[in-house]
Amino acid sequence: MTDALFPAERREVAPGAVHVPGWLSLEEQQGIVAQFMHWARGPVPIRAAKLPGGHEMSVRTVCLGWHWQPYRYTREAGDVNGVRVLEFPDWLADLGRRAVAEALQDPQAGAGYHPDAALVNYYDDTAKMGMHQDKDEISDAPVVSLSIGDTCKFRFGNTTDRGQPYTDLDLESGDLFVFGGPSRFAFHGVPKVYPDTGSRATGLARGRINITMRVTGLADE
Ligand SMILES: O=C(O)CCC(=O)C(=O)O
Ligand SMILES: [Fe+2]
Repeated sequence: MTDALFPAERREVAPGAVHVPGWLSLEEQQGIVAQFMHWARGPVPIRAAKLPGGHEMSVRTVCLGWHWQPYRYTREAGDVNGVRVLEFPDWLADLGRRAVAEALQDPQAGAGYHPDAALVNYYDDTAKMGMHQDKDEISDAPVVSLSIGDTCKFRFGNTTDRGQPYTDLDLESGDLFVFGGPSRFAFHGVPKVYPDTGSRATGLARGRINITMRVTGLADE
């Protein structure tokens, strides 16, 4: 990273919420796609989480570090096969630290960032995610979001409700989005994926991968 390239590309969408287009190199995207293929197979296979009302989400999710189901974290995937989820990889935590340091332009915040859970989401052509807050974490540390594959429309809103004011932006393959500070508990969602907009060079033939890293603040089980 050089200073000449990177600050010009940052866009603060709301206080503490920063979009950095094209942050991941193609090689990094390829590496994540290859890992995704392993993660998706298990030991806890990728699945559509069931909402309390019984509906399944259209997005499919596999977790690292802690297993998430609406609306809690456990080490074991009681709603899938009861098996413990994969460890949170060190390389992903390193990437998370770099993401926080660069997006927030705060090396100390980066160094102090220790994500212990990742939700790895896969969107097919019709998948979407309604407006929600990431609030099953006890910690208020930032969320780091990485996108690979098809472009989506991402809606980043306010901390009060699902409505206006919000900002719509496109998240493309390689984009980083970090939200922390006053925006940590802002509502956000993915109203739409644009099919066939991603480059096959990432190794992902279709669809969209999104990884959100979080600090749960939970004690070990
Ligand atoms: O797919 C995205 O860009 C957002 C995902 C998200 O908000 C979540 O997993 O909680
Ligand atoms: Fe979220």
